[in-house]
Amino acid sequence: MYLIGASGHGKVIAEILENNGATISGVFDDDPARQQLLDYPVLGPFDAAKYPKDKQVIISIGNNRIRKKKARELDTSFGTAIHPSANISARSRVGEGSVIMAGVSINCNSVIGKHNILNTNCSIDHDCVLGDFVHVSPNAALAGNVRIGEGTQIGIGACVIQGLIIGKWVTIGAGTVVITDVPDHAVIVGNPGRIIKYNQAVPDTL
Ligand SMILES: CC(=O)SCCNC(=O)CCNC(=O)[C@H](O)C(C)(C)COP(=O)(O)OP(=O)(O)OC[C@H]1O[C@@H](n2cnc3c(N)ncnc32)[C@H](O)[C@@H]1OP(=O)(O)O
Repeated sequence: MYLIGASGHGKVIAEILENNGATISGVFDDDPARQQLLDYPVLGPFDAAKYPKDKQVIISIGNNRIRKKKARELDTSFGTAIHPSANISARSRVGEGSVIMAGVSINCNSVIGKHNILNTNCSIDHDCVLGDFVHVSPNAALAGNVRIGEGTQIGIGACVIQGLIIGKWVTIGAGTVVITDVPDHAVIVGNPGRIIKYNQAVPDTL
C-alpha cells in the first residue's frame, strides 16, 4: 500500500495497516518539510507513473477538499484501511479509499462512500448513506436512515438524529446536536444545532 499524506492522520492509518499485516511500500507528501512518518521516510510528491500499478493507494489527508482534489488527480487503484476492532455489518458497504478507525460501528444496510474517514469510535447506524469524501470525527454518532452529502464533516462528539438529510460540504461543529435537515455548505453548531455561516461552495469539478 502507498500512503499519500504524512500528517497525524497518516500515522493512524499506517498503524491500522501494520495491525492488519499490510506492507506500507511508500509514504508520500508534497510538503518538503515532512520527512518522516513513524518509521517510514517520506519520499516526496507521489508520481503514479514511477510506481508499480499493482499496489493500492490511500490518500491519508484529513482535509476533505484536498483529499478529493488528490483523488481526481490520480489514475490508480485505491485501497481501504479498516481497524480490526471496527464492527461492520456484513450488509453494509465501504467504498474504496475509505479508512475506518478503532472502535467504529457500522450497523446493517449502510453505504459508506469513497475516501471517507470514519474516525475513532464513531457510530453509523442502520440504513445510513454517506457520500464521498465525508469525515465522521471521533465519537460522533449518526442514528438510523441519515444521509450525508459529499465532503461533509461531522465534528467530534456530534450526533444526528434519525432520518435527517445533511447536505454536501457541510461542517457540523464539535458536540453539535443535529435535529433538523442541514442545507449544503452550512456550518452548524450548538444544541440544538443552528447555522452560523456557510462554507465556500465547492465546485463539482474540484
Ligand atoms: C482526530 C481528529 O483530530 S478529527 C478532528 C475533529 N475536529 C472537529 O470536530 C472540529 C470541529 N470544528 C468546530 O467545532 C469549529 O469550532 C467550527 C468548524 C464549527 C467553527 O470554527 P470557526 O469557523 O473557526 O468558527 P469560530 O471559532 O470563529 O466560532 C464562531 C462562533 O461559533 C461558536 N462555536 C464554534 N464551534 C462551536 C461548537 N462546536 N459548539 C458551539 N459553539 C461553537 C464560537 O464560540 C463562536 O461564537 P461567537 O461568535 O458567539 O463568539
